Amino acid sequence: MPRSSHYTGLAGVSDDRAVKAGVLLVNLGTPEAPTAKALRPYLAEFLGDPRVIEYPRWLWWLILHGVILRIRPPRSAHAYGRIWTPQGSPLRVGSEALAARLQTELDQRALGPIRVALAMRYGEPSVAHQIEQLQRDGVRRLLILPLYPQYSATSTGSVIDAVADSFKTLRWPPELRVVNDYHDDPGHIEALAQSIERWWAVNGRGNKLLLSFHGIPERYVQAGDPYFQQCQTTARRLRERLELDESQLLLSFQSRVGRERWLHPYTDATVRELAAQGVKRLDVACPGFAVDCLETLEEIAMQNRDFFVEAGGQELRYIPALNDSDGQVASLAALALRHMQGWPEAGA
Ligand SMILES: C=CC1=C(C)c2cc3[nH]c(cc4nc(cc5[nH]c(cc1n2)c(C)c5CCC(=O)O)C(CCC(=O)O)=C4C)c(C)c3C=C
Ligand SMILES: [Fe+2]
Ligand SMILES: [Fe+2]
Repeated sequence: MPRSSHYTGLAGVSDDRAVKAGVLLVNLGTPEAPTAKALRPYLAEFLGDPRVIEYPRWLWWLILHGVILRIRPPRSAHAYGRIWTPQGSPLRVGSEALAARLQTELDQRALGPIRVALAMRYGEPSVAHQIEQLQRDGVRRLLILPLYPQYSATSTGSVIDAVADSFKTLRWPPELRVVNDYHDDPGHIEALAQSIERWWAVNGRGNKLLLSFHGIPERYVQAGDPYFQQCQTTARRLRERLELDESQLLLSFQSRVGRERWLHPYTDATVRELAAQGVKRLDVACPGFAVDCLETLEEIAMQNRDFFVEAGGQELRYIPALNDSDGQVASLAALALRHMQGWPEAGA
């Protein structure tokens, strides 16, 4: 009989004192560089995900590889080039900063060791790689926290797929919990409201506040995706908290791709209409994005600003995402600890 000390297990965890909880933040992912060459594999993985594009597989494969991956990479690369920083893609830089600050916050607030890591759904570091790494570090209880406040099958659902796939490869997967969404979490709504109020205290108020969420095809919502309803609830809660009415706080959907009908009203049409109605200063916030990225910094703060001004508006002012602000760090730490309740690291 071999001695029990020979059995250290695949995860390398030989001893209960090493057991830890882990929080895996997951964001969408971003290309490695603002170039067509780097965009191609990123878009191939993203747009090849059946959660994102619900078309017959073979037909979509032909369209994706025959048309889209020839046309889109240079266009997207140009857009990324407008927002790229010396440190890299804003989505990566912002997500890493948030993960680092969340680690510090949980070190202070938790009862036991909690390891925070960041994965990207598309590109690196992958969900599977980070889960393996956390296991090697002794994590036996794992909370997945997708950085999407509203659930959609195309975003959160796809993260859950990646976690499930990675678990299939593990002999002894950790205990698992998943945050499905936090669209109406009071701490999150308060963090959003305070960040908007602080921004107004410095810059003054515009004539209206537009909340622009990433769109998805309408067909997905008709098939049962709760995303539209959750965006509406986030907007309603913010409207109540900021004491605005429906003419002062509006909701729209951005980032449409392809020809099919996506969620309405569209952001680009909305900013043009508002300008045509005589709105001069329009404030736009994007509460569906935890961290600033291409869709906020380029599509809203540049493209839609130009649409608004071309249609007769004076100023479109983008209010930044929560990023690694104190409000976001505190609300996500509280959310994580609540979801880990009953685990020794988090407390009762
Ligand atoms: C074509 C289908 C797409 C669906 C459905 C979709 C849903 C969706 N996306 C996000 C968050 C982000 N999307 C981002 C970029 C982006 N999105 C799509 C397409 C769909 N998204 C594409 C092709 C791209 C890449 C850029 C481009 O070529 O236009 C980003 C930013 C990434 C970055 O690097 O900065 C985010 C974040 C959500 C939350 C969502 C469903 C609710
Ligand atoms: Fe997207
Ligand atoms: Fe976009």
